[in-house]
Order: sequence, then C-alpha cells, then structure tokens
Amino acid sequence: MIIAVDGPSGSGKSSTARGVASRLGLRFLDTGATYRAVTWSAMEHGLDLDDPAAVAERARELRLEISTDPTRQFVIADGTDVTTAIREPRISESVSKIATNLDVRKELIRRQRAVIDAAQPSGGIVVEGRDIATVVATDAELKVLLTADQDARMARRGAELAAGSVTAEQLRDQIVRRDADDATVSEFQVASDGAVTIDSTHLSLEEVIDVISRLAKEAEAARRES
Ligand SMILES: Nc1ncnc2c1ncn2[C@@H]1O[C@H](COP(=O)(O)OP(=O)(O)O)[C@@H](O)[C@H]1O
Ligand SMILES: Nc1ccn([C@H]2C[C@H](O)[C@@H](COP(=O)(O)OP(=O)(O)O)O2)c(=O)n1
Repeated sequence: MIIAVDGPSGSGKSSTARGVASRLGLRFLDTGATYRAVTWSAMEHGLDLDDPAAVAERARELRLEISTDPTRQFVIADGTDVTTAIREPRISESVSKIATNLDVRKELIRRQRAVIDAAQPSGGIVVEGRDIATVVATDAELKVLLTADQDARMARRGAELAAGSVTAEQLRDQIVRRDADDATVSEFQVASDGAVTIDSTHLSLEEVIDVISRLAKEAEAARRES
C-alpha cells in the first residue's frame, strides 16, 4: 500500500504522514528531507548552488541513508548525521534552488522509488512531498492533497521555530516565496486526478490523522474486494 501526501509548506504533511504511518504500522518517507540533504551536501562542498551541473553531480554522488521508521527519523549524508542540520534556516532558504534543478529531481525520484519499493513487503508506506501523487508514485492507493490557508501555515511554522529566531519577513520567505518557487516544478496547489483534498486550517493534527487513516482503511478494503 502506498499513501501519497502532497501539499504546500506548513500544511502539516510531515507530522500528519508520520502519525498515519505510526497508527497503521506502515513505513514513512519524508521526500523533502532528500532535497534538504543534497542542499546540505552541496553547501558543505562549497558548490555554487546556481551551477546546476555541479549540484546534479553532487546529488548523484551523495551516499544517502534515510530512515523510514516513523518513530525514529534520521538522515545520514556521506556518513554524517544531518538530521538536525538539514532543518536549519540556511538550508530552508536555499533548498528550492536544489528542488528546481531537474537533474537533481530525476536522481532523487529514482532513489525515492527504490525506498518505496523496498517498503512494500512490510505492508506499505506513507510518502509525503510535493509530487508524490503526480510523479513519484502515480499508482498510490490513496492520494491526499493537504492544504491550510497561508496565515495558518505561517503561524504553525513560526510556532515551531524558536520564539524570536526568525523575523516575519524570513517566515514569509520560508513559506510564501518557497512555495512559489517550488510550484514552478511540481503541481501541489490543486488536487490531481483521484486525489482527496483535506483543508487542515481548522482541524487539529489528530483530526487530520483520523481522516487519512479512515480513508486508508477504506482504500485498502476496496483493493481487497477488487
Ligand atoms: N492540523 C494541524 N493543526 C495545527 N498544527 C499542525 C497541524 N498539522 C501540523 N501542525 C504543526 O505545524 C507545523 C508544520 O507541520 P509540518 O508537518 O512540518 O508541515 P509540512 O511538512 O507540510 O511543512 C508543525 O509544528 C506541526 O506540529
Ligand atoms: N517531493 C518533494 C519534496 C520536497 N520538495 C522541495 C520543496 C521544499 O522547498 C523542499 C523541502 O521540502 P520540505 O517538505 O522539507 O519543506 P517544508 O516541510 O515545507 O519546510 O524540497 C520537492 O520539490 N519535492
């Protein structure tokens, strides 16, 4: 079983997808973490992020290990544990440059599909990102587009970052500017064919996990019947 969760920044994809995977005993893949890890590595190597060929080469050479255990997430890049480092604002500010590099996308999509395939014998996986339903796993049994209005998404991200550590302008850059840049390569603002839209603006995290878990059980039952 594959559950795809796509949507804009701060809509709750990561926390919701992790919660659904824990509840249903599935694996979990945060594809954004793969783009963040390449960004970290390109910066670590002192590459010019505006040099698409050099960055794509780095993506192909990077040794990347990503946990699919929803209760124990980690990312290891070329032997270094970058789980925390990839969440730093300097990475969030630059990651869209890497995510809009089409050769990087090609390489990371190949790796993401390998992770998804490897999870099938153990029951399945919840995968979250921007292009899961439309590109990475078009055969997903359940496709969710998770949205929330812009103010809610900015408030959530603001609450998550240490109080006073980012200005309103930086927060806007992390949410609004980044979504605009990311939307040039992936369609995550309107639901693709067969996708269910869930607006989480007025729902708690638990409520969103409940809705997706219920839809997943229905999709699984329908699959068994067919
Ligand atoms: N439905 C919700 N209501 C309130 N806060 C939420 C909800 N879903 C997620 N959050 C919180 O919002 C923040 C951003 O969520 P996250 O899962 O990182 O979003 P995304 O992966 O879409 O960027 C986190 O601090 C998370 O706990
Ligand atoms: N499948 C994906 C996942 C993420 N991306 C891009 C979009 C984002 O700018 C970065 C980081 O994604 P991530 O989901 O970690 O971002 P946020 O949780 O919204 O801060 O990667 C993508 O282009 N395709």
